[in-house]
Amino acid sequence: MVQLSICNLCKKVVEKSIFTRSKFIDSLFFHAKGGCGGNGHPKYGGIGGRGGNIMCQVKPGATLESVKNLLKGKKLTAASGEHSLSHRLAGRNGEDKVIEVPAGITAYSDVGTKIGELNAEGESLIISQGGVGGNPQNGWLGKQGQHIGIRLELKLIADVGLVGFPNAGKSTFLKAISKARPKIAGYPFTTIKPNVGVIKYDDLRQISLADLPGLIEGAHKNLGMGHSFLRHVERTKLIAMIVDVNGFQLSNKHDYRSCVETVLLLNKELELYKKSLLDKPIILLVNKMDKEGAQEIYDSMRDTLHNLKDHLHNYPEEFRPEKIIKFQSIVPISAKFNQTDIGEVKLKIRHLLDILAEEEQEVVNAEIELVKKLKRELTEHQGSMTI
Ligand SMILES: Nc1nc2c(ncn2[C@@H]2O[C@H](COP(=O)(O)OP(=O)(O)OP(=O)(O)O)[C@@H](O)[C@H]2O)c(=O)[nH]1
Repeated sequence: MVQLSICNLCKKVVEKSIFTRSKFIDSLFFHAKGGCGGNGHPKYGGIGGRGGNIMCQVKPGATLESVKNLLKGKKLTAASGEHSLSHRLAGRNGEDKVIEVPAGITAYSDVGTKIGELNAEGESLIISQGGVGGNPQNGWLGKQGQHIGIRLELKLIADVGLVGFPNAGKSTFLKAISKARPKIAGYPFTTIKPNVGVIKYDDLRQISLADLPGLIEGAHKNLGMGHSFLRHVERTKLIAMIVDVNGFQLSNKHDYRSCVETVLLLNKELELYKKSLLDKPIILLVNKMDKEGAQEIYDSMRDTLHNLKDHLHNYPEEFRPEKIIKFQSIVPISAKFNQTDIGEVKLKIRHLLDILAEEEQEVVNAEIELVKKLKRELTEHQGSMTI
């Protein structure tokens, strides 16, 4: 009996460690050193070759795990430039070192300066410059390459970001609306890495949706996994917030939060992470509507959810965000049992993203018109100056 319970305990520990150990990496730090420039040849005026640069380039299928495996904790150094030689006065440039990365990477220096972003296939970015070759300006001595600490941060690029407290039904919803097959279980934190699913439409349009896990009340104080996954919301066009109609309780040690309180707390966590996230269109999915009494609960809070601002005074200070979300749409759903609900959300998401695309196009058109107008005015102005 005792042996059995010890076995069970061991199993639980093993299960827990498997479950907490995630291979998914969304940030990576390493040292990079551009190649040294080759020396020049003062006697014949020969110029040394430039040292190789270290670059990142977007490659489909690349991950930060593959970059980590490539580096093996070592400093990355690019090749030196060739010295100028009497039989080859222009020294050859050192070969660039290219690291293949996934789309959605932002590179920062060790002092936190942003070096650049890589968002689409084929884009590349120099993260560490090779040194210039020896020439008359530097006394013919090749310069050292740039030695720099680099932090790569991955922000998933998905159209829709799904946020909610644990157990709200994010994975179930993702599975129902897309072909993604995330882990689903009746306990919090089933999802320990962002899962991305693709919603397919009859006209072949595809919309990607990322399940962003690990958000809990107090994440801004670094509770749970803190805000580590919220950075992925930054690049989504639309946020889908999902809550359990019956509210949320992380464990017996934590306070129970009603559905409206959960919404306010999620609002607050998003705000505390980055206020500008709340400028994005947000839809609210009230899940588990199949449960007994769910409709009554929903009816009793419907007005509050639609007008959160007007009802804020009914809630204690700690629940009140400064900037309150005005949802684009509020949809009661049963992610697990009602495919009709899912169909409705699918159409809503499409509709909202189409409106956004149209608005973006209008802005682009307005910018093009403005540039044309300025060019016209400039030509007219230059014309009047010559007369
Ligand atoms: N009755 C009912 N149960 C649901 C519904 N959606 C999800 N569940 C259940 O709620 C539990 C949690 O669902 P998940 O989809 O794993 O929740 P999650 O938000 O992804 O959880 P984390 O991974 O912890 O973030 C599971 O037992 C699901 O079967 C629903 O619409 N109705």
